[in-house]
Amino acid sequence: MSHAWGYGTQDGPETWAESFPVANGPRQSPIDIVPTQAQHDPSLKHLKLKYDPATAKGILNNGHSFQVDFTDDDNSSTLAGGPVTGIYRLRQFHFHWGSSDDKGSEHTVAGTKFPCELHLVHWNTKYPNFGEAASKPDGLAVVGVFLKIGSANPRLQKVLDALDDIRSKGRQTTFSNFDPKTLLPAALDFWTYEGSLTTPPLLESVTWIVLKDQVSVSPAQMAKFRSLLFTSEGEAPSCMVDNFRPPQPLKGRKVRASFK
Ligand SMILES: OSc1ccc(O)cc1O
Ligand SMILES: [Zn+2]
Repeated sequence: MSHAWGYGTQDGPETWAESFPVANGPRQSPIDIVPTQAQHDPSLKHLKLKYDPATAKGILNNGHSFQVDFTDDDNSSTLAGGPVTGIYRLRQFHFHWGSSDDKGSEHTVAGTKFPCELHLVHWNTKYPNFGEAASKPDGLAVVGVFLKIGSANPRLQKVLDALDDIRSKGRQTTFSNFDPKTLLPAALDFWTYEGSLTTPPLLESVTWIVLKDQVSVSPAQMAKFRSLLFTSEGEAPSCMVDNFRPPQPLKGRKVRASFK
């Protein structure tokens, strides 16, 4: 049975509950993060990220975003510490962005939207693989990074230069020798809460780790994101923009801060 979903008026976030009833569940993402309501938790450990550039494998337009995939058959690229117990392996990273600079992020901060948000997806190695982990309440850990308009970010350029080869849905190409740590801000202060995938199947298996500090992206670089298509070759082209889910109800969840 096809569960075709997207970000348009006929198949967008307001329709997802029809095929994915968990869309109305108790721990959905994203959320609006209200810093004054987040509690500093001194027991939170520092985030430990170890990424081997050699694990970068390919870059794919999946029709909803683009993702850079990593080989995850050993512990070469991992996340540990922070709010999680154990070791989580890097699987992929992807982005969400807007049609204009006033929107695009999924998480918001006291109502503020950013033009783009990066998600680095990791799975808990207590489970045998990503698919198994994605169905468990402690299965995934996703690091979220906000991008704000400013000077051109040279660290983004290798990723953006690859987009010319994956303009349409289903296009993929090799993408090697890349360290995603170069996409992160210097400080790894974070907010954390228990949530979900922000795309169908919206599984409630994500420990979210949203960094407080942003990284820059220029207007010209944002235009590169917006040059992608939701559609396959041969279909009427539809620009890949506004591929973000809006904030969801907190439903009593606490957001913790790693910083004062
Ligand atoms: O957007 S959050 C997210 C997290 C994990 C994943 O496999 C897919 C996702 O879209
Ligand atoms: Zn995402």
